[in-house]
Amino acid sequence: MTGNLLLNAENVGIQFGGLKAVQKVNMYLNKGELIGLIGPNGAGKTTTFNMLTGVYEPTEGEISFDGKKINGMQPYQVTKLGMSRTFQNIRLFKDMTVLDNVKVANHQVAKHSIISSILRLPSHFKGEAEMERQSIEFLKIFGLDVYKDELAKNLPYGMQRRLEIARALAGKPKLLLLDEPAAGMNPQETHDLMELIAFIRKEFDLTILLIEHDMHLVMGICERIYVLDHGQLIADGTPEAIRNNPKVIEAYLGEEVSE
Ligand SMILES: Nc1ncnc2c1ncn2[C@@H]1O[C@H](COP(=O)(O)OP(=O)(O)OP(=O)(O)O)[C@@H](O)[C@H]1O
Repeated sequence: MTGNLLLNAENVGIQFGGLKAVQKVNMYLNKGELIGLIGPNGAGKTTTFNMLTGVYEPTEGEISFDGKKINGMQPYQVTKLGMSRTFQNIRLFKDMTVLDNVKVANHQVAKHSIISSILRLPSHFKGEAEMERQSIEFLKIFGLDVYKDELAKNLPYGMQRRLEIARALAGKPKLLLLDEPAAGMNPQETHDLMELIAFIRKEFDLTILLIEHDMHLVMGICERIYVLDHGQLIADGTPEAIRNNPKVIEAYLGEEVSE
């Protein structure tokens, strides 16, 4: 680990009543890395995301992000520090247009002041126009500009997933957490998504942590992979090392890890 460290989780865990959902997780992300988090159903992957993003406060361990301890912070505070996420179950503003979904996120980082907006000063209109321009640029990257005036709920499923990522990115995060971005996508959509994730990582100088069941996607784009099973990390390493790790093969018995 170097001065490049962006996220560090030390011995992190959480207990719900008698259930230790996650225990003693040690995980780090260096700036610019694209890292996978995998594991069988119920292994604790989303719970780990929830702890990293402030949805749950860990009952043990410490998490630091960009040099600051973030345990106990609220999700909006963690977002403000530069962490953004998508959800396993798509959470868009379904009755808003595609463009407005992205503009809302862009507003959170808007430069023009509230005063200028209330008073409708020229800087407000300039700011709004700039925001619209930037939002359309985002939509273009995701191939969503053609849908900009559609209501989010009317988009095809794969496009809704893309919009969720676009919206998360519009907040200009340093770290993007993607919870099963390829869930429900067909192989072609998954392939396109894989290329898109690799592209946005480079284009926006992002660090990405990705939960995914699609092994082809995880093994294809991640530099390192963490494996959770029954709430504990059982392995971490390169895709090659993970693919050949006996503990991982056993945890996934009957499932495909070799792609
Ligand atoms: N709020 C909660 N209260 C009680 N138990 C919880 C809570 N959240 C998660 N759990 C439990 O923690 C464990 C891990 O769940 P989690 O959703 O993190 O798994 P996962 O690896 O993301 O699974 P999947 O791949 O199916 O999404 C499960 O046993 C789950 O029931």
